[in-house]
Amino acid sequence: MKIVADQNIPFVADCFSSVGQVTTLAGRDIDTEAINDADALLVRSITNVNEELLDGSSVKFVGTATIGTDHIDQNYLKTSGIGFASAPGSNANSVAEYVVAALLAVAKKHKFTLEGKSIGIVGVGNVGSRVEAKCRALGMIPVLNDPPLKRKTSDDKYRPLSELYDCDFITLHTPLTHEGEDKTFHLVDQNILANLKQGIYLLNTSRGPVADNAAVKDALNKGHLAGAILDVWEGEPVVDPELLLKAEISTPHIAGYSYDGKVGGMLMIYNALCSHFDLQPRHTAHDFLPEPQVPDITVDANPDDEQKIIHDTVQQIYVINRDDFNMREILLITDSERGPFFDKLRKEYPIRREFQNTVATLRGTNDSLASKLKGIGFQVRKVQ
Ligand SMILES: NC(=O)C1=CN([C@@H]2O[C@H](COP(=O)(O)OP(=O)(O)OC[C@H]3O[C@@H](n4cnc5c(N)ncnc54)[C@H](O)[C@@H]3O)[C@@H](O)[C@H]2O)C=CC1
Ligand SMILES: O=C(O)C(=O)[C@H](O)COP(=O)(O)O
Repeated sequence: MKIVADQNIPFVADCFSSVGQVTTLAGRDIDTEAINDADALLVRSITNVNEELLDGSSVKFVGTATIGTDHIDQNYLKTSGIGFASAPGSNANSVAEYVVAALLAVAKKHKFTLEGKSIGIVGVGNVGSRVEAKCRALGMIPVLNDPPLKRKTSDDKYRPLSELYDCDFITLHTPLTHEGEDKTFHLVDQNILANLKQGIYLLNTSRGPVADNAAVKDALNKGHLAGAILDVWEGEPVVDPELLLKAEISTPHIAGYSYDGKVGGMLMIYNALCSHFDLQPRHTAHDFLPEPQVPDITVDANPDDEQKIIHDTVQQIYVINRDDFNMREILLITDSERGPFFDKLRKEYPIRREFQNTVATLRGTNDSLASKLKGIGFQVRKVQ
């Protein structure tokens, strides 16, 4: 079997060579010629998979090692009898940890406490529900919006979007869709931004166009938004430098880039491909995930400033400000260098493990701290 794969899918050659002959390419170089005689195509979010790419090829299976599927024409695949798999949930925890790291960093910089602050969560699926749980663990008050889930469950916990306007934070976790009653393209537009409480923070880790970037920039310029934490951008890999300059935290679409999440996504499409071609899978995560770089952290549980301890503990695993710092180099380079630089930051992203791989050993009794650290994902051990 011939397999063409995006070279940024970790271990793709190691894993898939057990079932076929693997050719890896940069996602932006995957074209009709490259896949012409392939049996399977494995992509990430930057390769548009549609009739234009696949017409006339021998591809029988497409896998995307991502949660989002807005780059895939699933109708075309279905009508053409081409098998398809994505990686739902694979890096959802990574995105939720990114949100936690961002909230802690912003709260530290602006010297406020997260406990008691409200956070509107738009889209409460795999990512949003994890964000909800972690924010609740930090003592925040989540307000949930998810019209499709509201219709499906009739659960009153899902509130109209307008009820989120008074929250202290709003965080976006919907897919990017362009049609239907729940379409999310420019869901956060000039109109909604004008109705938000003055001084809130907006987080977007979904897809760039879910928020109208020009309107967000305008709201930041007017001071109506206190800040924007942006991982995704309209027009990626090219980013509006003025918006980048104004953003509180800006990162190059890496919220979901925990190593655990990336390897998990790769394995999900590996298992799906094996199932599609009736092959026996031979690999599991154990074959690829290294030992965590920070298996243990000792935390002095006694001091009063719980939020500082949680911030500092998270920083030992993930320093979001480092990603923000690296991204800002875009402001120092020429227009034509910006897109390739954004791609480079993503291609060379360092190994980042999830909190679940680290045991936080708490010295002293502090049940509240223990429950918060556990709630955001750490393993917690208490010693006197
Ligand atoms: N920045 C990054 O690195 C990453 C970004 N993502 C993005 O996050 C998105 C969400 O991921 P998951 O939570 O795993 O997807 P999911 O499919 O589990 O959940 C999405 C939720 O959004 C809801 N929804 C749809 N339209 C809505 C609307 N108009 N208003 C409010 N809610 C709406 C759905 O009902 C669903 O519950 C992905 O589609 C992807 O685009 C995902 C992973 C990494
Ligand atoms: O899973 C998703 O959806 C994402 O947004 C990915 O984390 C993005 O990664 P790439 O596929 O763009 O490398």
